[in-house]
Amino acid sequence: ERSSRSFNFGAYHPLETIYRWMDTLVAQYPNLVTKQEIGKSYENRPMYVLKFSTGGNKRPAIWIDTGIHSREWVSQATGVWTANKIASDYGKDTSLTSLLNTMDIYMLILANPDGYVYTHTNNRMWRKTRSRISGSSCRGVDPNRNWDAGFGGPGASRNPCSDSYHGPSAHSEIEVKNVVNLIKSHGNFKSFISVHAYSQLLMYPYGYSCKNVPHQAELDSVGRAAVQKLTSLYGTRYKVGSICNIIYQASGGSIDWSYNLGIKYSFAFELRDTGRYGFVLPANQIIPTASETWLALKHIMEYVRDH
Ligand SMILES: O=C(CO)C[C@@H](Cc1ccccc1)C(=O)O
Ligand SMILES: [Zn+2]
Repeated sequence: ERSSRSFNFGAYHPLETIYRWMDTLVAQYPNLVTKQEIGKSYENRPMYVLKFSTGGNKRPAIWIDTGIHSREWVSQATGVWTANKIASDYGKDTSLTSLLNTMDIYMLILANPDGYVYTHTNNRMWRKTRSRISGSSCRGVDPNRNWDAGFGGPGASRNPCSDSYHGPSAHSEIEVKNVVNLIKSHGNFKSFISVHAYSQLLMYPYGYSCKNVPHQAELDSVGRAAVQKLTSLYGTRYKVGSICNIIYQASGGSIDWSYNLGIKYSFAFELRDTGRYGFVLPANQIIPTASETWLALKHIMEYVRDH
């Protein structure tokens, strides 16, 4: 079968192609990568998590999701590149190898599969899930306003037609519920990283309030050091801060929920660019974006490993 060596990481791919590629990655690295279905989406598509593990049982783990907002295509593409990087660098990169000898990494590359398909077939700018909402002709809930963290507060809309509609209740979206269930049943996640695009930001909680989290100083210094590594590759400039302070108040966000659950090292990335192309980033920027982001991701994971 086509190995991941011939896969074009510098292109945007439809859902079926990414899912097929996942199977080739598992086949190529059977002692490191497994694919787990954590549940179905609203339109009954499987949601697959790639687990990177060298053994043990419920080792301390790191969570990375990409594509929760379907139109942010460089996020899913970065997820694909990063999954391949982790698998191919294990045993070669001493720091990553030591990390994977003691911790597990879980990656959900298509966190919003229905929305992703919809951006390919109907509306490139679709952001939300594709759930039907009783009493409205509008579709979809913002999956990054649906988490049980300041749910329904300022920084989310109660209008089903809004792109930041929080949904009828916290965790109403099956795509969110599936992740909540996995994280809670596992119980040993040390880091929760959600990848968005665009604006070139590395953010930590809270979004639902502009008050500092207890670990604000530590998260800020880890974030700044991570961004320094990112910038060292191509000079790409990022800002660091809490969601509320650096962009806007946003309630019901995933990393606010993970932080309040006790997962201290909760971060959200906003990848390239700063608005020239926005959500429609040219494919020739996928590999440079993923490569620089990897340096920041690796820094965060090494810090988590050592603390
Ligand atoms: O999608 C965005 C564009 O990527 C910005 C993100 C900012 C954000 C990220 C994490 C948690 C809360 C908000 C959003 O509004 O949900
Ligand atoms: Zn987003």
